[in-house]
Amino acid sequence: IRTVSVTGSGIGVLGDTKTLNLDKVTVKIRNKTETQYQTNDLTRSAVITTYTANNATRLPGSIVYSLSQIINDPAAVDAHYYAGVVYDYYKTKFGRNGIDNGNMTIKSTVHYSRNYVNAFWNGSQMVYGDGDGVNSLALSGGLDIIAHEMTHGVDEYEADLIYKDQSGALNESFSDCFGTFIEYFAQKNKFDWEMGEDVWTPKIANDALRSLQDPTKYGDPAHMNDYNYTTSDNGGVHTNCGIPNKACYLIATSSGMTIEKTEQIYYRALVNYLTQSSDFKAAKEALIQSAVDLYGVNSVEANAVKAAFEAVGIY
Ligand SMILES: Cc1cc(C(=O)NCC(F)(F)F)no1
Ligand SMILES: [Ca+2]
Ligand SMILES: [Ca+2]
Ligand SMILES: [Zn+2]
Repeated sequence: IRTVSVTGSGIGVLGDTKTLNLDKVTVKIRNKTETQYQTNDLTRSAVITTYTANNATRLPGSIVYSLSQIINDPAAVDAHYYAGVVYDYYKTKFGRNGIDNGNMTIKSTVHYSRNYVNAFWNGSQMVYGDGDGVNSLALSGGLDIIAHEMTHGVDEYEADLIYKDQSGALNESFSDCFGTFIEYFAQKNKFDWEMGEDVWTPKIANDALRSLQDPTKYGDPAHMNDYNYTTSDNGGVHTNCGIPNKACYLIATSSGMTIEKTEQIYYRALVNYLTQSSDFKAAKEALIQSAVDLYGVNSVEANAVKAAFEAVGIY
């Protein structure tokens, strides 16, 4: 078997053409050879490999390949391309070597199950459903969603926030915040403070799965007074994230603040201060301390963090 890195391309979920890093592999099948162009990106310090579950649920499934340099699988095209974008973001902004900071292989599986309107990090890899064509398109078509899932991986090697109640809502919020920061980094013209908008309800315009700017737009709380005490969804982690999400939006849009300063504060808190059991108040303190470390005591940045969390009812 001989492998060499080559450039290919494919059409993504939204019909756009993307250039892809592929691995040209000559395989022997009985007494004949076949050249496969596999979705295996060897151009970065971390290998990025994209698989298909072929609408079953066994993971990771099989590596997506083509007999030409054209990958004819939109969900795989976007999963493969956007994983590289997220790797580049963490490397460029923070010098981080991928998910574990040790350049572990970045694995994504597309076509998970049938009519599956969701995506998840399973503790080892990213997994994407195809959607059902009504509630969503294939979920890997959203850069903010891929960034959300890969950030779950980063969290696992850093704070490793317990996926329940307030620490779980923080886990979700950090994934939504970095999903938004990465969208700004890579697609400034398509930047917004919503999650999943590119693939959400293809028949309905201007909607999304969640909003950081106004969580109540989709029924999520934006203040502690409206915290949702529930046992479902691990204590409402996908709804109560609205409260820290709103704080993130307020920080980034405060006078004297930028997204670039906000993402540095968030990354430092995730790596240096947050722990498994951190709750919303601990996150406020971790983010204030990170802002103090980076910009000084009583700085505009540290005060913006303090004011934002108080505005959502966290004192
Ligand atoms: C309710 C609920 C929301 C989510 C969610 O956020 N999934 C990740 C995403 F990337 F698909 F958005 N899961 O259950
Ligand atoms: Ca978005
Ligand atoms: Ca829509
Ligand atoms: Zn999540």
